[in-house]
Amino acid sequence: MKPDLLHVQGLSRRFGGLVALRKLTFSVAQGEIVGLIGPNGAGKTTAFNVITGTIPPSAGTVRFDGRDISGGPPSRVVVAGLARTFQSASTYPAVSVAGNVYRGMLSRIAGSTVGRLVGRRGGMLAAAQVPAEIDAILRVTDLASWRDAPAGSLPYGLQKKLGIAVALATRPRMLLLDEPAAGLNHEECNDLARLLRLLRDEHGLTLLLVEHHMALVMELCQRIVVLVQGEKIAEGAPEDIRQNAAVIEAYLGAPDYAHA
Ligand SMILES: Nc1ncnc2c1ncn2[C@@H]1O[C@H](COP(=O)(O)OP(=O)(O)OP(=O)(O)O)[C@@H](O)[C@H]1O
Repeated sequence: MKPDLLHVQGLSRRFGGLVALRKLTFSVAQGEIVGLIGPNGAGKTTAFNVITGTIPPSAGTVRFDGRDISGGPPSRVVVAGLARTFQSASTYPAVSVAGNVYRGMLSRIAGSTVGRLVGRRGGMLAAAQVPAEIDAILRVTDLASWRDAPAGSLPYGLQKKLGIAVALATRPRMLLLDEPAAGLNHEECNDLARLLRLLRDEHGLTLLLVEHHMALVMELCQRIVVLVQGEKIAEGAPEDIRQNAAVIEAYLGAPDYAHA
C-alpha cells in the first residue's frame, strides 16, 4: 500500500447556518485515482475549495505529503504540489494556448512578487527552458497543433483540456479535477479518460476528481468517496459503491444518474 499523499481530517465548512461540509475524513494514496461523487449541493466543490485553500475550513485539517496546508492560501497549496482545474473552462480566451500554459508555469513560483524573485520550491523559470517545457506539456495533452491559437478559438472540449495543461504547468504531484467531463461528447470523454490514465501511469500523478459522469467515474477510479448533504455516506471500490443501498437511494438511483 502506497503512502497517503492527501489526508483530509474532520473537514467542516459552514456558510452562515448552512453546513456545506460536515467532518469529512478521507485519504488519497500516492498514484491513486479517487472520485468524489454525490448529488447537486452535496458539498463536493466546497470540499475542493477548502482543500485547495480557496476558502478556509470552519474546522479540520488538510495534510499534503505530511504537511499541514489547511487554510491555504491557494498559491502556497500550488507550490506544495497540489493543482486544480475548474468546472468551466478557465483560460484567458484572447491569450494563446502557449501563453496560457506559461501562466500556469508562473504560478508554481509563489504568488507574491518576492516569491517570484526568490523562486520558491526550486521553481525558478530558466527562460531558455520555457518553450521546451510548454511544448512538452502541449504534447502530453495533445494540443501541440493549437500552440499559437487564441485559447478562446478552441472547441469547448479542447478548452477544458487546456485547463488541465495549465494545471500541469504548475508541476503538480496531485491534480484535483472539478467535473472534467462536463459538456464533453462521447469521444472527448474517452479521450479525457486516456489522458487521465496517462498522467497517472506515465507521469506519476495522483488524481482526485469530482464528476457526475458515472460511467467515467466507475471506469477510471480505484476508489470512490460519496458525499450527501455535506457528509460522507460511503467510501469504497466502484463495484461496492455501485451496489451500496444508501448510495443508490441518495444518488445513483435518481433518474438523472440511472445510466450509472
Ligand atoms: N459561497 C457560498 N455561500 C453560501 N452557500 C454556499 C456557498 N458555496 C456553496 N454553498 C452551499 O453549500 C452547499 C454545497 O455546495 P457545493 O457547490 O459544494 O455542492 P456540489 O456538491 O459541488 O454541487 P454541484 O454538483 O451542483 O456542483 C450548497 O447548499 C450550496 O448552496
